[in-house]
Amino acid sequence: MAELRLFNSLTRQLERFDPVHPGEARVYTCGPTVYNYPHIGNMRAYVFADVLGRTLSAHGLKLTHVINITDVGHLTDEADAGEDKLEKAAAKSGETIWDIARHYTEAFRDDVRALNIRQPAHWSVATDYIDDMIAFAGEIAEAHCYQLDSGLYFDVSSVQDYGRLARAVTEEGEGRIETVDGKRNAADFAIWRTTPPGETRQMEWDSPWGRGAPGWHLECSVMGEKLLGFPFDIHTGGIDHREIHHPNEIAQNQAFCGCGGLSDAANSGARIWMHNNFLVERTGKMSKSAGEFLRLQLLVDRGYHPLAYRLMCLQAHYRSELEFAWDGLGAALTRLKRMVMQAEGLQAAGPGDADHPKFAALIERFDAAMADDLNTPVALTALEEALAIRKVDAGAKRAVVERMDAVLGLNLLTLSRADLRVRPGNAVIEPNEIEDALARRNAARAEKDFATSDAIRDELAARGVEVMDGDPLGWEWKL
Ligand SMILES: Nc1ncnc2c1ncn2[C@@H]1O[C@H](COP(=O)(O)OP(=O)(O)OP(=O)(O)O)[C@@H](O)[C@H]1O
Ligand SMILES: [Zn+2]
Repeated sequence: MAELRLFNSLTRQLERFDPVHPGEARVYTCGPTVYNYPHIGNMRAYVFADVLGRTLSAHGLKLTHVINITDVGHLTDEADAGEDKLEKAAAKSGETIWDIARHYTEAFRDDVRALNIRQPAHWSVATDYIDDMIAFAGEIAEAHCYQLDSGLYFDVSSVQDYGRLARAVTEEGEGRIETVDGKRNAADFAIWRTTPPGETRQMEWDSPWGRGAPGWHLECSVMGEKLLGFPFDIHTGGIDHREIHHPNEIAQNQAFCGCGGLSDAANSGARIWMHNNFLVERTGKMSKSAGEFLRLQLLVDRGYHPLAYRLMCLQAHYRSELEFAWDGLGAALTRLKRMVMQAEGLQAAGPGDADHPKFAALIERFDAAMADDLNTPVALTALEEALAIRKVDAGAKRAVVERMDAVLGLNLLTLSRADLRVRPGNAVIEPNEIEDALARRNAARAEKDFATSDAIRDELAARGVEVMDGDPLGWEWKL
């Protein structure tokens, strides 16, 4: 298989993937903050991480993937200011933080399943690692931190080259970063936030620096180290994390690893740092608070199968910005239907061998595209061309589609066209009623009773169902 090359945000270059542990790949993905439903932009980050994981598996590597769940410590302002997002949500709703975290973690995992994102080896929940966080902070506190009333702060000037991932000099962040009296450098950040006197938080723990809660950056450093060991292979997140969250993680990792002497990669905790670009709306970055809240469930309610959204993500390279538009999603759904229709005939095919000469060039193109920093748009065209090849052993074709779909994850060999016909939330008719009416209509047509047949069609139309005679995709009806 082609040599796997990935874009490393640390060096801003494509680099050959050389596993730290031969035959293995260890990947950490920053997970969601479970104070609200994820929007589809958030889910783009996990579709990307999933395709990365599937590609590593396809290269024969034993994958250990960790995705965390942030249930404490993520502040409303990325730059170390504001309130804890979960505390705030709890205060607003009157529910406990634990209930909120449970509810939105479930919602996130529903979306993960719907998008055919594989289960990682570990879903690490931040609050399960508090003791480890206190121990990690304890190791680096003396040489790298100082205490203020509001918590234990990390001194970014105590490590070499702070902010190299963001390509930002230490002072550049000023203005975006909370001014706290006594901070030595503008970019210093709290790794432990002590609860102010007179205030109580739902989530707080005793520590050598007072009762309080861990900083968000500390959480990811600790879970990565604990579950994967430093250095591990790849750390992923959305492009926004390249600016503050990941530089701060790297600074802590450097401190923990002892700084100096080690290579840049080993020092950073992970060798390769990868970032997916944003899904944007015409009006700007997608967010949970502004505009229409684009949840995956909203797409489904409007009649789009979740995997059409997955395909929409794959149609763009993960490092390109992707603009969400409903007609673009519609086009992705049509493309998926076409692929599913071509694959339907293969579901019953017997075993075959993907090493068939008719497919060799396409497989090579597919593998080369994926090995070239996960070029899914090109890989998709190879898959479509494979689906379109005619007069070939069905078993071999099935094996080729299976091999490619193991990487892209569109479920082509299990989906049917009927599965893709999602009933919009506002539909006033059940699918079985439609099927009954169509069966009656077919019977009428067989008896050349066109009056009845037309009447049934009109009745269906009145209830919002369009009958699609002679549809090239074999789509008999749509709502
Ligand atoms: N519009 C987007 N497109 C792609 N990835 C995104 C987008 N917004 C956030 N992400 C990524 O989603 C993942 C989960 O983010 P998290 O749950 O912390 O939400 P968030 O960053 O608080 O989102 P928001 O600011 O929209 O509330 C992170 O990797 C983040 O970088
Ligand atoms: Zn993180």
